[in-house]
Amino acid sequence: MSERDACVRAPRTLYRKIVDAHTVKAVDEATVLLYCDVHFANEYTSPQAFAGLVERGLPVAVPDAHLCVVDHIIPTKDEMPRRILDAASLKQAETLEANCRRFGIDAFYGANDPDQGIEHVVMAEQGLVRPGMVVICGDSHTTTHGALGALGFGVGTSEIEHILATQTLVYRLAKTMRIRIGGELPKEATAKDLVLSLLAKISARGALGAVVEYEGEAVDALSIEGRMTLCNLTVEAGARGAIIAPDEKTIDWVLAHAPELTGGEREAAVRFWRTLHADPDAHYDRTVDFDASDVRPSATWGTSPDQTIALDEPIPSPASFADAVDRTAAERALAYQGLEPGKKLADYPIDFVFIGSCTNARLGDLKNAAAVLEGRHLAPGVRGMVVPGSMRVRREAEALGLDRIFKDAGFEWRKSGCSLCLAMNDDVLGAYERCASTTNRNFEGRQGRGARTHLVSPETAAASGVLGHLAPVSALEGAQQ
Ligand SMILES: CC(C)[C@H](C(=O)O)[C@@H](O)C(=O)O
Ligand code: SF4
Repeated sequence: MSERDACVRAPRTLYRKIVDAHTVKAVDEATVLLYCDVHFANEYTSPQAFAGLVERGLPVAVPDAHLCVVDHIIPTKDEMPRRILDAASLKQAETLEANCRRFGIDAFYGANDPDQGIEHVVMAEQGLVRPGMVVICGDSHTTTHGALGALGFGVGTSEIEHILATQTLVYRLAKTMRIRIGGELPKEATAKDLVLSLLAKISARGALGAVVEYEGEAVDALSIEGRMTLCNLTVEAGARGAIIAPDEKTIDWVLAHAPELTGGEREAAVRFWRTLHADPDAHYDRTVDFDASDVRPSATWGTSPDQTIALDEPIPSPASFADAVDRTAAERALAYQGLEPGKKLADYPIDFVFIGSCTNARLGDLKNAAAVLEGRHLAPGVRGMVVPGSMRVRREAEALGLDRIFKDAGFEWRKSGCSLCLAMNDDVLGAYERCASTTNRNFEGRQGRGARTHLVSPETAAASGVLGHLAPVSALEGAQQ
């Protein structure tokens, strides 16, 4: 058997199959020239890449393979038309639009486009992400698209330039990691609780440099939106990708979002998608087993997404961390967050509830939060904001009357964008303000200088808003309204 045959027959991970199918040319043992099916860009990380093309006098190789959307800096105020008042932000939005025009990219969604939204939400809802694809964006949360069986990952500006010019990327192969999530997620726990608990177990470096393949009955049981939450947050463990092999749920979801796929093309696509799984004996550099049946409603206490506890646990003491680096990080995080070890997170009043971001602002997330809030109101002194993941999500939510529920509960109902997920627009929290947030990063200053973020599920965010402190939905039972 030739070396090549041996190679072809060796069992492969799903990651490797996707990479092999997109390899234009091997550069060396660990590097390939990778074909990228779709690339999408935001106003924040793309300008220099386009400027590079201008400087070299190069065109965009495949203009139809790109989608550009203004999301990071866009104001979310519920007004028509939406105006970007900040001069620097306006320039970023205008530059993206001008670049699209100049390079023949038709798919541009600006401030008042009905299809505007957070890039990751927009890409998936338009049916542009399909199983087995390589999906690229200058944004770390591109791992989200692994939920649809695609290899998605974030790249830097010079790589964006390379993709624009050639539709390929010089790609260093990642390590492989399998995370098997067995058991059944308890009814009161969500995909967000699952991934936060997983991060607590494996740490913010737990998947460093690896593409994670998720499998197991608890993953199978998740909705597609839940899988997106899982893959979205996997990057917070340092992963270079997170893939879930497509099943019938995935196929149904993709087909429902890609009505233009019909006839023979549709049949061939589905046939191909069904082949997308790892071979039984595929080798992974690392395998981790995690039991979903232990997961409880959780929240982060610190300033890294892995600094998570279940809401019924006490805030940990730095001394409880064996590792010196973890200990120091815990001390600093507790000081920043204004928390005392041994107390409960529920002992601290919250000031704000943010329901939004590419982690948890899809229709299902908004439905789940609204179900908790129906007939209830934010506690006195607590402010809240709902920023749908896209304008399409916003319209769908309105058609279901969710906007009414949120407004009746005292929330502001906003237009879509990244908003308080990273506070690059005018949605910013003040110092020491404590926020229950459905986002994915709780770094110091992420929601405003000195602001304190607790990452939670949409359900917990809603319940916490009603009670005025971090609490699971179960705490609402019997609580005074
Ligand atoms: C602005 C962008 C580079 C960044 C990312 O890559 O993720 C942002 O979206 C974030 O969530 O921090
Ligand atoms: S919503 Fe947050 S995490 Fe997602 S792309 Fe925007 S800033 Fe990044």
